[in-house]
Amino acid sequence: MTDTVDDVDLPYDEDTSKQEKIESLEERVEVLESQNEEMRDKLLDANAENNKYQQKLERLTHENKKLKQSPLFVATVQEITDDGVIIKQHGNNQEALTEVTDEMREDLEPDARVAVNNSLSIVQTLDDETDVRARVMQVDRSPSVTYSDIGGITDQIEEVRETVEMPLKSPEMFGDVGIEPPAGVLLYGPPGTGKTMLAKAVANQTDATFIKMAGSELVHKFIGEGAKLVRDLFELARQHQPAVIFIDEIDAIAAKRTDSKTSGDAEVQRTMMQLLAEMDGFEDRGDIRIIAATNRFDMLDRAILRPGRFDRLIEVPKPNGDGREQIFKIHTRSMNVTDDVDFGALADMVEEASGADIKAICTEAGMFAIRDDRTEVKMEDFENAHAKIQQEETDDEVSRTFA
Ligand SMILES: Nc1ncnc2c1ncn2[C@@H]1O[C@H](COP(=O)(O)OP(=O)(O)OP(=O)(O)O)[C@@H](O)[C@H]1O
Repeated sequence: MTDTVDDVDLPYDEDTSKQEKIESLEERVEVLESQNEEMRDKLLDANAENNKYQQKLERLTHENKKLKQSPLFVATVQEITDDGVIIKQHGNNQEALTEVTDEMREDLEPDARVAVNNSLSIVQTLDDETDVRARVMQVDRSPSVTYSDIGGITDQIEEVRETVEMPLKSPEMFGDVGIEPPAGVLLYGPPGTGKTMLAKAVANQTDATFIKMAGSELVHKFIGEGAKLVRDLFELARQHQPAVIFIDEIDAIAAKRTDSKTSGDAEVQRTMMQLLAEMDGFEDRGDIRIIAATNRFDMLDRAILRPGRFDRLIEVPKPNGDGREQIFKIHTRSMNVTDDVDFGALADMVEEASGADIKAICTEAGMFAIRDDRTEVKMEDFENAHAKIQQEETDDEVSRTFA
């Protein structure tokens, strides 16, 4: 393209005669005029098109606003047919056939929840209820933890096997003897001692689905939904039986009643009552066992410990020396450790450590080796890892004190 008149590429040579110059310039002007005409037509067409879209946009914006203003009703998609979508309204259970746009049709599937307006047109699709569930409930169809991965709590493993695994594997034995297996087992003890692992190992051993619910998430994140989520939890377990329900931090739902009458307390109470109701009606619940865990046994409302509820209490303490040694061996199984690593000495070195602390030390020791460009992990790496973790804990405490 040329920027100024002086840059124009002329359609003749300098030595052409005047007459020829005029003729070729006239020719050029003609071509340019016709091109200009063509461009003007295209511009007019584009403007007309633009106007059409503007009008359409205004109409849709207006329609959209109108749809959003009137209250919407909730319905469930029953079927997607060539003639439209069949929906069933919640509340009156009336079915209706409604038309949808092609884009909306792509988003829909049977059982989807949708919002419909007065004329039963689908205005939007709603989040699936199970999305909310998925955030508080973790479902693991086949957990990989086995009893041999858990160190230092042999008696507790034995007790859990008797009370949870046996009723799932051989329920007839309890019937023959004429006793009821415990409905729920409560594991209590400090954090990181293997309570979750125990529940997962039972599920693994019995080919049961492991369903975990965190008590604190339930009451803090889903205010007003606690009782319903507990109902959903048991429903989910029924759908996936055999199942092991693991309720972590049960103290968040089942804390002793306080005198304060805040709405938060009432909500927690409702959640706990629902849990008790589910457990009390447990005989017909099929192949479902419940394990709960807490670090705050002292906080628990005694109502949950009554017979037929969490009537088996199993303390899961921090490991002793032998236990710590065993846990070091478990967590170094797949590590390449040198011969100088003395697990007994390591167990003595970390006197107050929980299983989770030992796991952290092993991982950190591996990191020391990697930083040093080695694949073998030495005794010194474990010592350094322990010192580092201890230092981090001290720093943490200091920063908490001065926070
Ligand atoms: N007894 C143990 N043997 C082997 N590893 C353990 C043991 N206890 C804890 N661990 C390690 O620590 C991690 C955390 O343990 P787990 O979640 O079972 O603890 P928890 O008792 O449920 O803790 P919390 O009360 O904090 O939920 C495990 O994944 C495992 O790596």
